[in-house]
Amino acid sequence: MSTIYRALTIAGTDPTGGAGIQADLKTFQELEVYGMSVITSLVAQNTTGVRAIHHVPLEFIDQQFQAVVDDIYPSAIKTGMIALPEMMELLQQQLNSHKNVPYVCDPVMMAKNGDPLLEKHVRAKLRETLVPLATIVTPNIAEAEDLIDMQIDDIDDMEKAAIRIVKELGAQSVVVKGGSLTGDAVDVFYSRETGLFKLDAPRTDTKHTHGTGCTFSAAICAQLAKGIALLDAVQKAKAFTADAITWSLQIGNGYGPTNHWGHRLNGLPGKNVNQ
Ligand SMILES: Nc1ncnc2c1ncn2[C@@H]1O[C@H](COP(=O)(O)OP(=O)(O)OP(=O)(O)O)[C@@H](O)[C@H]1O
Ligand SMILES: Cc1ncc(CO)c(N)n1
Repeated sequence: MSTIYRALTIAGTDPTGGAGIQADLKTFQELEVYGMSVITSLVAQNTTGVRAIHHVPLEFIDQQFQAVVDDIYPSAIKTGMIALPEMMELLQQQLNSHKNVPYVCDPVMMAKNGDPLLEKHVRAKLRETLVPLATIVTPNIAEAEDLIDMQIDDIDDMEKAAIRIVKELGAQSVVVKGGSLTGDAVDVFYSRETGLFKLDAPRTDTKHTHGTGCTFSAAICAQLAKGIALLDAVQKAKAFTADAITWSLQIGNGYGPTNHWGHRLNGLPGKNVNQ
């Protein structure tokens, strides 16, 4: 039998299915990687915003993680919304014990409409605990600004931020996502081995971008689970995410979700299938 690649996401939930754990699992599935999940926080949210958050007790997060790794060992791990400092410390310990597994750290701080998923005072802890362990960290502009405390206005700033995140915070590599800037959707990748790389995709004129970041980091995780080299993994994930945004879904009353099966629709006429 061929190898079964296994990816584990450790994150919060989105009951409308567009972001968080649900987006990660859909992405893993589309990329033919067996998906597993450890839930850190239950989030009552939809495409318009976050209504309430219920954190899973620390001990139970630990039990979920142990249950997974004792049985189906992941080929790559991703973290998304990790809201409390004690959760970060627990995961720091766990990830330190599994350093051989590629680790994608998506430093989730807020939902698309700006609602916070991580309190401001906890952000320094994320910088100290999880970011240094990352094979790759995937901040958007606001998250990168927070991580290294600098303002980012353009691609030059993104490049400076990317280099600083690796050199000052200790992550192995970074991709700073330019989704919130204008013009083409340019992201900046940096690792000490490869130097700076720009990832470019045409910007899709849509507001339906709920969960783009989760989808992108989950796609990187899935590619790493398959043993694909880092820069190649990021480039493949960028193409997958661009397709998911090209074919994003006009559902819900706010920022609609990306379309995880978008990569299967290339070459077909029309966009925004559904309603
Ligand atoms: N309108 C768009 N057209 C094409 N690509 C986009 C668009 N918006 C975002 N992207 C791409 O999607 C990926 C995710 O970036 P983004 O900055 O949206 O992440 P994010 O803010 O963390 O998302 P979220 O918080 O909703 O999960 C990046 O590769 C970015 O360039
Ligand atoms: C649980 C969760 N993680 C991440 C995001 C960011 O898209 C979100 N909205 N919800």
